[in-house]
Amino acid sequence: MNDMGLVVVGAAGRMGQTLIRTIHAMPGVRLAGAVERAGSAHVGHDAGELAGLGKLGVAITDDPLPAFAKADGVLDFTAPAATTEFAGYAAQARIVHVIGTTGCSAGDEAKIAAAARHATIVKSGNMSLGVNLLAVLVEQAAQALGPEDFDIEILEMHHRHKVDAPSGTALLLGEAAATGRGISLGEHSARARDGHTGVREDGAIGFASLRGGSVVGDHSVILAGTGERITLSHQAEDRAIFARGAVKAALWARGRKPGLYSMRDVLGLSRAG
Ligand SMILES: NC(=O)C1=CN([C@@H]2O[C@H](COP(=O)(O)OP(=O)(O)OC[C@H]3O[C@@H](n4cnc5c(N)ncnc54)[C@H](OP(=O)(O)O)[C@@H]3O)[C@@H](O)[C@H]2O)C=CC1
Ligand SMILES: O=C(O)C1=N[C@H](C(=O)O)C[C@H](O)C1
Repeated sequence: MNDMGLVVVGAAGRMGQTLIRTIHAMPGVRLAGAVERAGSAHVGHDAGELAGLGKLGVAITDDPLPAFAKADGVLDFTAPAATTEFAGYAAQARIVHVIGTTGCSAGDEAKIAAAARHATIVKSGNMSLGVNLLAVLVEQAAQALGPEDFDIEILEMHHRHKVDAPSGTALLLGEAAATGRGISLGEHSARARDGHTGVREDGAIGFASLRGGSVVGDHSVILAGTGERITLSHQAEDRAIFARGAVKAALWARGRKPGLYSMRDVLGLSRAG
């Protein structure tokens, strides 16, 4: 089979540049296009030069549709408004859409699910192998250690530029804990505490977010019992772990029937029985 042609949208971003370098380094894929928003100073420049690779002969464009028409897939780590728009275009072009963007609203998720009727979409709040394995462990721990004995709190820290909270990963880990407990995260999460909060609500899954410096992404799931505490954690040291996962997801999705898939589908990580 030919190398899979991938378009990177948000090509000038932190993840966009990492994706361009990762595509260049991985077998089975090639950079087919690079997209930035209209008005970006990067439009017209070579994507390889922007990513520190030297000239690749792929100019950054602000016109996604012609780029998608010549590609097999799109890697999208941008922003919710852009991602919902790209989902429509990817469905139109019938190409794979790998979505790493976080901070999507319920309305955004509905638009993405609608696009997945025509496109093969892989979406995850975290594309790394480590975090997706951690989610399996969290699900198992939450199932084994019930709410009468253990409280679950999720702590995350990210760089000063991050715009959404809790992180997509924290929510993914919260979903895993809720699944393990057989409850709905929406009905059992404590998202912010300030002032006179009263005592902790029984069975709640709590979230706390820290922002600062250049932290790539730290996550801890704390199961706090009386007299003992278990902490399951992951530290991302390099954005390449997310980019490699995204490329792996695109290759996995190629030729697969339309639908909305997760990284756990891609990695074959089973759910707790
Ligand atoms: N799932 C995962 O594994 C991971 C997810 N992420 C998520 O990925 C997203 C991006 O993160 P990061 O790279 O750090 O952010 P950046 O802000 O560095 O990059 C986002 C890029 O997308 C561009 N962009 C925004 N809107 C459009 C548009 N309409 N058309 C084209 N380009 C657009 C931005 O341009 P401009 O600057 O002009 O707005 C920017 O270049 C976040 O939601 C983050 O949480 C990050 C890492 C891993
Ligand atoms: O914005 C980031 O940087 C990251 N975002 C993702 C998230 O919201 O969890 C994944 C990773 O932690 C980095």
